[in-house]
Amino acid sequence: MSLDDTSFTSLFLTPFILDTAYDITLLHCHPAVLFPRPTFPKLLFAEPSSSSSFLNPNLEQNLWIIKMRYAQLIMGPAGSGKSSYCSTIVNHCKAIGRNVYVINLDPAAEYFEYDVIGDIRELISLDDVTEDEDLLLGPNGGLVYCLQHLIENLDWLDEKLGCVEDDYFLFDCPGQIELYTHLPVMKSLIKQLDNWNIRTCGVFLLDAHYMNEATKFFSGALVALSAMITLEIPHVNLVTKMDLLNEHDRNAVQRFLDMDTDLLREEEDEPWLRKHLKLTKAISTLFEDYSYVSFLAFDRTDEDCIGETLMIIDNSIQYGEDLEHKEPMVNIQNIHFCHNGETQGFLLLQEPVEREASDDYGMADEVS
Ligand SMILES: Nc1nc2c(ncn2[C@@H]2O[C@H](COP(=O)(O)OP(=O)(O)OP(=O)(O)O)[C@@H](O)[C@H]2O)c(=O)[nH]1
Repeated sequence: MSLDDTSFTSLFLTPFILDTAYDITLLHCHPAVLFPRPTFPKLLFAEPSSSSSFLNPNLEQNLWIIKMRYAQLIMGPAGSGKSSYCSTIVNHCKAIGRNVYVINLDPAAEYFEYDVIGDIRELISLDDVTEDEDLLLGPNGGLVYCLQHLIENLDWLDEKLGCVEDDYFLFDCPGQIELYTHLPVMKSLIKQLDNWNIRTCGVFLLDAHYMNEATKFFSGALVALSAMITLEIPHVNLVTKMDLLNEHDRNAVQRFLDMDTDLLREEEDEPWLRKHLKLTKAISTLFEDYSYVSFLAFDRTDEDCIGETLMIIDNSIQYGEDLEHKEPMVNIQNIHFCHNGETQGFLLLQEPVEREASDDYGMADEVS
């Protein structure tokens, strides 16, 4: 069935669907949000001709609603401001009457300014590992070991996430960059969050002080790109500590954020850059032409900036959209999908409703 050849086309589909027959990519208009590939929603459409066995006549009795939850995975190099970002978002949300909950996933963390609903150190801490005479691991290997231990004990995380009614989490992650760029451990975590119906946005932080030279900027952008490609989730890159920059430096950083590759020419006198100019230019052209990586400036002292950043991240995971869709729906149908007699998923459908322009949450649809 194609999307435009039956009345299904105009039906509203809830995002609470399992399995994949057709992926619909929702591309957010904001250039800072990047979707490496369609992650959600995955929609299963029943063939009308074969749907009779799927239709469940006892709609009310069997209505099985999966509650979506949302998360930000806060990543970035050591000291880039991950914990401070969590604290800023928690305080901002408190001020606007919204609940967000933090889970610390850094086994080496010593202190954070916010309350957590879960702390990986309850499960395993870096000291447990590095002091273990059988393991003989150093700090880096120990950190990876701790994260792998978490993946083997996800019941712990499930329990922590289940202890609150609200649905928005911040995962404060360790600063070891290999976890996001090539090790499989974070990917496994994301897969499990997906299985728990938690939509996750990767928030990758880079310190503004590393953005003051073209070569540093492109190096940071490549790391961010690597994390984005590895994790395959909506991804927002933030440049932190903007409040520490003076006007001149802010403008300089802004030129990088605008992907102004002419900046390279200004640094051509530098011996290293002169030697590798062709390569660096090729990389910068890749960024410029394909808009693979973009950054938002994050100033924790500016409430408007915090609010706008949060809104962009929320949109990328469609947080809030379900709330809008909770308005009374007419003639809801509930279609169960069965496999070997077991219910695999369901689809809630609503009769066609005229959508207002304001109902468009800035999403452009692309059917792949
Ligand atoms: N002024 C300013 N300071 C910041 C900001 N973000 C972080 N810092 C400071 O930078 C230092 C490191 O910040 P953290 O939040 O601990 O960084 P982190 O990425 O969690 O560090 P690790 O957990 O060690 O990887 C702290 O002294 C923070 O106060 C910011 O936006 N503005």
